[in-house]
Amino acid sequence: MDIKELVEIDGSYLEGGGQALRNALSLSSILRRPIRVVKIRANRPKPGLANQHLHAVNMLRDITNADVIGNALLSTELEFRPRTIIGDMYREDTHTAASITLIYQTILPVLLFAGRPSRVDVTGGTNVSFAPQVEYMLQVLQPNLKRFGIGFELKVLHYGFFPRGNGRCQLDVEPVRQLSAGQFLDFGQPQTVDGVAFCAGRIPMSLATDMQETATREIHKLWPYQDCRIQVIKHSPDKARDNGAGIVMVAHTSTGCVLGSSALGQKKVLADMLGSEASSQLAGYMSKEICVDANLQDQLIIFMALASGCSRFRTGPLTQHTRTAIYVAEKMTGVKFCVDINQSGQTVVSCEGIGYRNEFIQRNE
Ligand SMILES: Nc1ncnc2c1ncn2[C@@H]1O[C@H](COP(=O)(O)OP(=O)(O)OP(=O)(O)O)[C@@H](O)[C@H]1O
Repeated sequence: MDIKELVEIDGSYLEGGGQALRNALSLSSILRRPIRVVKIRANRPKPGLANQHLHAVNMLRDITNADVIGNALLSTELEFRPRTIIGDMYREDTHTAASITLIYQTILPVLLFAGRPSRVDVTGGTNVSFAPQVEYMLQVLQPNLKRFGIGFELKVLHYGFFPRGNGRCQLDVEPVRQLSAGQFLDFGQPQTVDGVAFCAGRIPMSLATDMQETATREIHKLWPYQDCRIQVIKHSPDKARDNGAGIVMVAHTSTGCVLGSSALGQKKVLADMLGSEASSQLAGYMSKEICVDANLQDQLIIFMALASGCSRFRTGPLTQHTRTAIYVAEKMTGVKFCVDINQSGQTVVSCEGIGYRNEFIQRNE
């Protein structure tokens, strides 16, 4: 594969959302391969770059000293030619409720391959729809990425919700020499369920309590002796200015699997519906004994493609997001993903990664 050749990514393929763009940008930056992404977010009601994507593009432009064409709101085509990776302190204010965790999803893989540690401070939304809630990133993504040898610290300085945003987080990234292959095959036995049911602003504490009680009751219906400790939190005004509510649940197993589920408060949606939505997702994962939840699937693909050795995970049905992430990873790196579905409906995804080495760390030695 000619590493300097421009790769064209079709943003309308499969999921047709921001996932293809984010993964293409991250891999382009890491491998220093120029890309052109066309038909960006073609399957979304408002196609093209939204705020979240534009901020991620511009942050990566600065991190990689890239030449960029098409970095404007609603742009449906983008050309990105990165030059390097600069580990440093970065600060971005989206002035909206753009998902902070999705901006991190684009930037974290890149800064792992910088020559020194970085801090990325972003203002936007911490708990918004169609994106990982910040608690999911902390309690589910972080422990799972440890299996690839990835270390990051995430601090929530302020929580922020749709429509105003005003959330603020700090991500500290430690570079790696090379990623290890991650194994997520052995479910073991369910051990504990924990998590958080929160509310903020004018939303009463009783809503968080109701979410927690419903979620706990439903887990206990299926596993009466299951240790289930969901914290109920009302964020203080110095931690969250606006109204917001949600629940994130996390299951831990005896073999170290960490699976998450969540629901976000919305107008006219009752607390027990939110508690029930999160607990039924989690109960589904636990009863099928899978190791990777439906949302984590697509978030692991990029690391599997870059790691040294064969990574494998056991999950439920593959999501369109995951298929999209596989399409991008295969096109950008040349790896091949294998997808096997067994009789009980579990899917095993495996991939021999390219064993990408951090050239900045090797060079400094
Ligand atoms: N509840 C959730 N918990 C954890 N991760 C989530 C959750 N909902 C979505 N995600 C993750 O967020 C990402 C969303 O990708 P998607 O392509 O849909 O985003 P987007 O393009 O930025 O938004 P849009 O849907 O507006 O195009 C995926 O990685 C998905 O797994």
